[in-house]
Parts: sequence; C-alpha cells; structure tokens
Amino acid sequence: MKELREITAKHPWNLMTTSADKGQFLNILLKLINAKNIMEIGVFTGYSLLDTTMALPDDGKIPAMDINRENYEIGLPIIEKVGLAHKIDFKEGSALSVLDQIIEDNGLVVAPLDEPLRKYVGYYRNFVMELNKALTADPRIKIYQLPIGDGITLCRRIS
Ligand SMILES: C[S@@+](CC[C@H](N)C(=O)[O-])C[C@H]1O[C@@H](n2cnc3c(N)ncnc32)[C@H](O)[C@@H]1O
Repeated sequence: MKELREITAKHPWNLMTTSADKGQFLNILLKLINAKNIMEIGVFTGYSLLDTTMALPDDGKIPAMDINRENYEIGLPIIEKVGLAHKIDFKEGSALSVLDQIIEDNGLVVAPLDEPLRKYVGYYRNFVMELNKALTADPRIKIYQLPIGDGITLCRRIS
C-alpha cells in the first residue's frame, strides 16, 4: 500500500508494537464475543486500534486515548483510508483524566449499582486490581494470561 510505504519511509523506527498475527487474534476474540463497545488505552500509532476497530460493527464505538496525539496521527491516514475513523473517538491525555472526563460528560454516576458492581465499576481507578483479585478468588473462574500485544487476560466462567 502506497500510503503505508510513505509513512514507514518518513518514520524509520518501529511503528507497531503489536504484531500482525497478534492483532488478528485480538480481532477474532472481539468478533467471537460480538463486541460493540471497546476502549483502547495507549494507542501509539494505532496498529492494535486498527485491528480492534475492524472487529466492531459499523455502529460500534471506541474511545481511544493516549498521552501523545502525534503518534496516533502517524497511523490515522491508514485508519481513514479503510473507512474506520468514524468509530474512533480519540482523546489526547493521560488515561485516568480522560476517563474521569468521559464519566463526567456522560453523567456516569455508578454509585447506585449493587455492591459487587460498585466494587468493580464504582471505584474504577482500582478497577483492574480489584477485578483481578476478585476473579482469582472465585473458584468458578478460570484465568488465562496471554502474551498478546501488551498482554491479555481472558477469563472464563467454568460453572
Ligand atoms: C506499547 S504502546 C501501545 C501500543 C498499541 N496498543 C499497539 O499495540 O499498537 C503504549 C502507549 O501508551 C501510551 N501511554 C503511556 N502512559 C499513558 C497514560 N497514562 N495514558 C494514556 N496513554 C499512555 C504511550 O504514549 C504509548 O503510545
């Protein structure tokens, strides 16, 4: 693809941190679960963003965030060329403050949720750690960690 050749000639350092096969695997996982809304934290030049966005239906949405817009803009022409840019809402900034803003803009007050959800979602700053602890302690859940991209944790309920 001419655009890709031009971009890689202009930026002779590594533009992808997720390999093509890992990206395709991500894409398949998202299709398997019929994902409609996903979030990309840490976009870099957008390679994994391209893979994940491709897996979404046309009305799917992906808030994407990175502290550096310049790198995102390196890959953006490719995302535009394949007609996927409309699904992406890129915000420049540190993920925590961008997430704070998304929550505020959408009036997402999560406090009224029931206790387990409040634990996982309400205190979203500690979300990953709390979720991992709860999943590890739950004998019904099997956890698989895969060295795909920046790392993927798959959780499956077995009973
Ligand atoms: C390994 S790269 C992501 C690669 C990308 N997901 C891919 O596979 O193509 C990590 C990215 O996270 C971004 N980043 C680091 N700290 C961040 C933060 N606090 N909030 C948002 N993005 C951050 C960096 O600027 C960098 O672009």
